[in-house]
Amino acid sequence: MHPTVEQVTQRIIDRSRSSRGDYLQRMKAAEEKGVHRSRLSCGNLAHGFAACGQGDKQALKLTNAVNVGMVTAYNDMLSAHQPYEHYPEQVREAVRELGSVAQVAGGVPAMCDGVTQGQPGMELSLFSRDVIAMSTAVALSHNMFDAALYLGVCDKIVPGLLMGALSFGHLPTVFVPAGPMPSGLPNKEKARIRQLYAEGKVGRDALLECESSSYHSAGTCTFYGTANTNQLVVELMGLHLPGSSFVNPGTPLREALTRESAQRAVRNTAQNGRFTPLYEVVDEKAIVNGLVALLATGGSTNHTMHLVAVARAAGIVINWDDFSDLSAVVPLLARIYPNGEADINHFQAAGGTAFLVRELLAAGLLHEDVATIMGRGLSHYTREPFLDGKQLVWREGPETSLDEAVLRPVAEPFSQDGGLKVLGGNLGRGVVKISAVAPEHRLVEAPAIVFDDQDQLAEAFKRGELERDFVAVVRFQGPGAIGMPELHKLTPYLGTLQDRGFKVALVTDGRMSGASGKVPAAIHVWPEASKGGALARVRDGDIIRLDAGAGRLEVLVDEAQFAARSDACGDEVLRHQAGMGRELFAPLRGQVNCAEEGASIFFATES
Ligand SMILES: O=C(O)C(=O)C[C@H](O)[C@H](O)COP(=O)(O)O
Ligand code: SF4
Repeated sequence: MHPTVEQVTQRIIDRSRSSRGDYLQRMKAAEEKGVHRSRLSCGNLAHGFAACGQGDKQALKLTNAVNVGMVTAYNDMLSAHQPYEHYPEQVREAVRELGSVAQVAGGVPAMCDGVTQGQPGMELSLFSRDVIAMSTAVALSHNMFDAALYLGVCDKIVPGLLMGALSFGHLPTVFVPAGPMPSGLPNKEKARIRQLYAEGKVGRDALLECESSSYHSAGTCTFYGTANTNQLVVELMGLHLPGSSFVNPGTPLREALTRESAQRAVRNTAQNGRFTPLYEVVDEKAIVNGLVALLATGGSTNHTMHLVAVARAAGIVINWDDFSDLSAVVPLLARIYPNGEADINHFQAAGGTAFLVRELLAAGLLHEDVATIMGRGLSHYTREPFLDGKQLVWREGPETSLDEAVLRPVAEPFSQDGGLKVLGGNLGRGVVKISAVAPEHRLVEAPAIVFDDQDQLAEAFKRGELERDFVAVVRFQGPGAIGMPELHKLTPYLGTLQDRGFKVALVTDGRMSGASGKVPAAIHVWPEASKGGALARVRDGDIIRLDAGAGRLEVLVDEAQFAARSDACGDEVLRHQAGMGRELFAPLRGQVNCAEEGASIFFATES
């Protein structure tokens, strides 16, 4: 094993010893030697299977039949989740072949960040993750189940499902992907048309034509944003079938993988002699494997919060120093938009997760000795699935990349480090993803222009006031202020200015999308402005220095002068706290912890 990976893993184990011990004690107490539904009364049970067909009802009366609870995030809003509409029927049919039953335990809400990007709904997005975790608990609290299947792909949904699932970590668990849509208009061309629209050089009709040529059918969007990062991270944590994340929906292989996922959940139960509870799969080594997967592929910055929150749900405490230390030794092996021109289908064709796992295992950057849904050993994941006639089989993945413009071996990486930097300095702590930022843009020192709302920046751009070097400080965007929205709508404006030769950067206590890229952005800055963070004391004209390479974020103002300043009042936030349901989330804004602790409502802040 690489010494840094070993050291980071050991310090996480040491840091988590007490909380992990409490979690495991809770999980073992929840384990039932027999089927869980045997603890229910006759009345409970009768309600639980009243709507089942006779065959299923009979099976559920017996104690040897496995009942699989499905938690589904199906809806028609997310192109990535639309394929889940008919998964329950496929799952039920597959488990009946093994004499078992499957029921939809419950549904969870799912927000499409693409639909809400730049809209009021985006201010509910991050909180929807924790709402999904609670909704997962509502579903599984029927306690009719011996195993669980989770149907979710996108941004906050997989982290939320996994956080909820970990409260039921005593259950054998399989996550079921649905796959990416086929490639459409290249993401880089989409971004170019967006910048032309931002400059007023093309109209809405051209923009809509471009967008709908990029997002054109069922399946996950093909950029490497949070959704596809989720898929890759969860697969390398051993919770998907090997090589199943990026198989396109509506294909025979996809359907075969869905059926096998369902049967795998049945086989991994106590009744079938291979009891593999979720709490055994998600341990410190699996979390580190998830971090390495994120870093080796330039994955979404949202995981600097999601993986923290998921780990906490398993009793494991990680922080941004773990990300930073691993990033320093994990090479960047994939260039998928926004980190390159390729999309996720090209990644899959180049060798996909099988090649990535092979390379990272060989370099000692992944823990092999882990539990997975396939049994012990991450080396199960150097294989890729295919159909031999109608038979689903696995074969070793390619030993060399089939497209080195997309996927590289450890010996010749795109970059020696994972491209995620933690920032420190007198403005607070934040993160910056440099894998998508050209080297010449990784150090920006320029006067601040301060915005208390992202629309103010867009309006200033349209008035022609931003044609210069500057650092946009967009503050009062934090989780406690307005729910920490993604500010991805600013990308075309800032990208246009960068292309015009200006040195621009963004500093915010908000987020960016995993699909954001080329503009240097110091994000997730905490303490947030609305909680006394230094961003509240920055003024127009202050010189800000963002040095991504050195991991520094500073305002170059005399320390005593800066400390003597009063905080900006941030009244703008008031109009973001009601309307479109935002008034319902006031308790969550009041309870949420800081970005480095996962921006979650569940875990008491330690900062
Ligand atoms: O990856 C993430 O974290 C995202 O939130 C991606 C969002 O779905 C984008 O908003 C969709 O990309 P655009 O079409 O460029 O807006
Ligand atoms: S990847 Fe993002 S934009 Fe695409 S369906 Fe999922 S949430 Fe929506």
